[in-house]
Amino acid sequence: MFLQSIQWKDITTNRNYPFSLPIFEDFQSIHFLHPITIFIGENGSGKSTFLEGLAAACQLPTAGGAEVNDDPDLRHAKALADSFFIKWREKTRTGFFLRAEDFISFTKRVKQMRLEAEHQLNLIEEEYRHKSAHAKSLASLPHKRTLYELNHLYQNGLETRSHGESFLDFFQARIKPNGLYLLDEPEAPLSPMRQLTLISIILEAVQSGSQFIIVTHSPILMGIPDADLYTFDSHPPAKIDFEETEHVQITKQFLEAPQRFLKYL
Ligand SMILES: Nc1ncnc2c1ncn2[C@@H]1O[C@H](COP(=O)(O)OP(=O)(O)OP(=O)(O)O)[C@@H](O)[C@H]1O
Repeated sequence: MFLQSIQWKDITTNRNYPFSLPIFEDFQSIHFLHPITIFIGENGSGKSTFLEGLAAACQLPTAGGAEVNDDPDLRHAKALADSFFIKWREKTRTGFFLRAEDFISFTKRVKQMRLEAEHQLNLIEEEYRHKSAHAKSLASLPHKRTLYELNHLYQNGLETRSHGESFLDFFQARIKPNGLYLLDEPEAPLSPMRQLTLISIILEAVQSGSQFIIVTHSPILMGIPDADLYTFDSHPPAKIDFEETEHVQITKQFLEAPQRFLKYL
């Protein structure tokens, strides 16, 4: 485990977003006691904003490799990070911060890298037709290496798989031992069965020393054994038991008798 706690420094008089969110009214601290912490709550309660601030405070890269602090869309995260005091058990920059939209741009980037490397190899084939094999091999090397690395990490290419399949491939390839992972709604493209697969990837990584902070609406992910759940419907966010969450209660009641609910919609 890496993160020990996050504390509020109360250094700003700014009352605009993100400081205007009700979760920050009396926020003091969150202590991370288990390797998996899960943030839940109603839409708009501030989970993503909080996670983005935490990613910026931890100086984690996004899944695509860019720095959270360099992303103009995440300027509010930087402001929030300045109000967070992070206490580390052991500092790390292994890991990443992942939002669903980052993943889509990431797969596009991987596809572009592959196409670009193939294009360059074709050009070299033409250009070096009358030159020595050694010169051609030297010119080809960086592009062949790019293709090798992409194939090694993602086999046939994330772009040739379905959204959910490529998302799981990505986790399998990129979640490493001893990393810190901040995941925002990773369930989005995954079927219930694939969410269980994601849980097994997460648990395996935890066994190897990794830590996860996850924002989710999925009752399946909320049920990860020994995870600490915090609800952002309380101000400040407070611990909640799995069985007490609205997500679990509503899902359970709905599945028991869908007609009863639909009558009132
Ligand atoms: N850049 C922004 N500027 C101003 N307000 C914002 C900005 N981003 C989000 N908000 C507002 O802050 C509130 C919290 O948004 P946030 O995305 O953190 O909620 P959330 O709990 O993650 O929601 P969801 O479960 O729907 O993803 C929302 O009311 C949203 O409209």
